[in-house]
Amino acid sequence: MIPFHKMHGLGNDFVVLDNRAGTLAVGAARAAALADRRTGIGCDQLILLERPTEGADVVMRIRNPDGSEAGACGNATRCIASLIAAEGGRDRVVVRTIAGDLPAEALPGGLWRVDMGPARLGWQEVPLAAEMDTLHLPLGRGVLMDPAACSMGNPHATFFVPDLDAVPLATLGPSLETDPLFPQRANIGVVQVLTPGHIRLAVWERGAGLTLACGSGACAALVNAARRGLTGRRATVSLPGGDLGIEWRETDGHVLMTGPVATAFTGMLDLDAYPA
Ligand SMILES: N[C@H](CCC[C@H](N)C(=O)O)C(=O)O
Repeated sequence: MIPFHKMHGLGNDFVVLDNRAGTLAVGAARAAALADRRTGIGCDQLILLERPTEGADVVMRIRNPDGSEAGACGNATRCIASLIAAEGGRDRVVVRTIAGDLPAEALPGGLWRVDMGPARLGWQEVPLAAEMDTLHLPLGRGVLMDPAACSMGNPHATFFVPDLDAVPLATLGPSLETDPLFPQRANIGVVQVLTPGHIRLAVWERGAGLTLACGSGACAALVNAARRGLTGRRATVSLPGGDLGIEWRETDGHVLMTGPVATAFTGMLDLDAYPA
């Protein structure tokens, strides 16, 4: 039996396993089995902690419920930073992902701020299947058209609509996620701009579907909205699960994300009960 943490950021939820001893085998199939909400523990992402080399406090590997690995998970980064900080009584932690090192710091009121790194704006960085302007993609489904795209270490397309509640994202999401324009698929965000400092966002996540919140998606949405001149470089992003504060820093193009963390419960599980 091994311990696990069940955590979430605004309802985007995670099962966290500690593999810093390097003894656990958790690949795509086992991650998918653990993430299953009926036959497993259930989560939006399975998070595996690994021992870092120098320069970071922990390595965070991210698997979606379909087993695919992701390069970024903003909500999980806050949760893991808070977990590691609590182990050592610290308030600053560097979380290493396959897309880069993410410094995180504790703020008053239980909030955490993560430097999610630079927004990647080039077509090959998203990535897209061909050279094109990432500010206006030739893509549309129903009421959704003309998105912008960028990467936060994972691919995001952002659509802009006058009324978010009129968008059937559960219907349109799957075919947009897997459009040939996205060789690594994409997270699909839909934004309704309320004011230049406040947007609503819903996300169909790559490999996960609709979630209550998407941290990297909120970063991508703010960056794409600012690029379009629809917001400033700092805004409140209201997701179904709650609000994140996002800033696209002028000095270095890094995106800062501020939000809450929560542990729902901890438990023990028999990893051998899940297919390797
Ligand atoms: N589904 C995403 C990973 C999780 C991102 C999200 N949960 C976040 O908080 O950023 C992807 O495949 O890129």
